[in-house]
Amino acid sequence: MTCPANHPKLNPTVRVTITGAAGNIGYALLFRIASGAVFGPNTPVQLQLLERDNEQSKASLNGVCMELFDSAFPLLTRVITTTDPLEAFEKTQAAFLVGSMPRGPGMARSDLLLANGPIFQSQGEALDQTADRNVKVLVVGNPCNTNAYIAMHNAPSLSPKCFSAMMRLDHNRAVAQLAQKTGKPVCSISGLKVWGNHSNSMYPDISQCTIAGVKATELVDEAWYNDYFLPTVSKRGSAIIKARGKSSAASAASAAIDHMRDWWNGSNGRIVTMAVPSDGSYGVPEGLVCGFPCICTGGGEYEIVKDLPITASGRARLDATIAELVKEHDTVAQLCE
Ligand SMILES: NC(=O)C1=CN([C@@H]2O[C@H](COP(=O)(O)OP(=O)(O)OC[C@H]3O[C@@H](n4cnc5c(N)ncnc54)[C@H](O)[C@@H]3O)[C@@H](O)[C@H]2O)C=CC1
Ligand SMILES: O=C([O-])CC(=O)C(=O)O
Repeated sequence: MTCPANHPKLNPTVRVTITGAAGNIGYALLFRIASGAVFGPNTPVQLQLLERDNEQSKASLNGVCMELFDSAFPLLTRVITTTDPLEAFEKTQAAFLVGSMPRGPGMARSDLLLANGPIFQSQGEALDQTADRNVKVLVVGNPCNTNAYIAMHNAPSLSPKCFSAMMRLDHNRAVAQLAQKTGKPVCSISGLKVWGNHSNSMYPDISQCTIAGVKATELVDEAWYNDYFLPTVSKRGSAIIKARGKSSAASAASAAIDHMRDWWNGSNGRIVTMAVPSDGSYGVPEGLVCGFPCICTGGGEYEIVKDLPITASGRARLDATIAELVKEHDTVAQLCE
């Protein structure tokens, strides 16, 4: 392996913030970022890790840092640990906002708003003050669409396009179900997207999806789509909590890697699902942080794919998930002033 320090074509170091770095998702995320999985094999990274200001969180983060050190990652130039959001977001170019409370059995993600909303208010303010002006913010902490909306509203000096929420896990879950059902490889599936909220109301849409060049709707029947695929994908988070006793972590970290990697580097013309502030497309109220089909065009840019046909049943599902998002966003109005 070439040592990056001697690599003639090394890119500038990227500053990356991870909040909740000592948590379950953090533990699965840090090592992959440090290994080059997001920014590539020629890009060194500086990790800026935020945790809560209590002895247990600080001790746990210290242990994680010992392991990062022991991994001797060639691309890892520096690790900063802090309990101060202003320091964690200092000149950050890519921020993974994970740190927040996860739900337990029987809870909806929106039940977390009271506990988690204020975190994203203060972190939005801190991003506004110290982050790089082109920072890419990925909100993972639930309910992620509305938390991203809160952070965005508390960072008025940053473009709304700096903010996104994670629906790539829903996208990946949908792809995996289709691959298993049809016996085709994951990489043969394209054109899938998940509209709306990262909640049970999400709308995983296969109407323009192809599998090895064949329309997905010709390979799976409507009953399977309605009775198995939709509930399985939309309730997968709860199924994992039931099975593991805690929420998904490795698959969530993997989806966060996919989301940020594509946003940073481009998605090679492929449609990917990102929850981003609406520009009014598809009748989604402007500013609502909603899952859309996006193409990442490289250089940290993305576009919402426009003018795709939506079936009548799809429109009803989209309207329902939009209505839920409007309601959630309305409940946090006081955190967005
Ligand atoms: N969008 C998505 O697809 C998914 C979202 N999630 C969400 O991600 C979040 C994190 O999940 P886990 O890592 O499993 O939880 P966890 O409880 O294992 O870890 C959370 C970490 O965040 C820290 N933390 C809490 N408040 C903080 C603050 N204000 N500043 C900095 N750090 C703080 C905690 O000390 C803890 O170390 C949850 O809200 C969960 O629901 C989880 C899976 C998928
Ligand atoms: O379900 C949860 O609470 C965690 C999550 O967002 C997911 O796994 O999709």
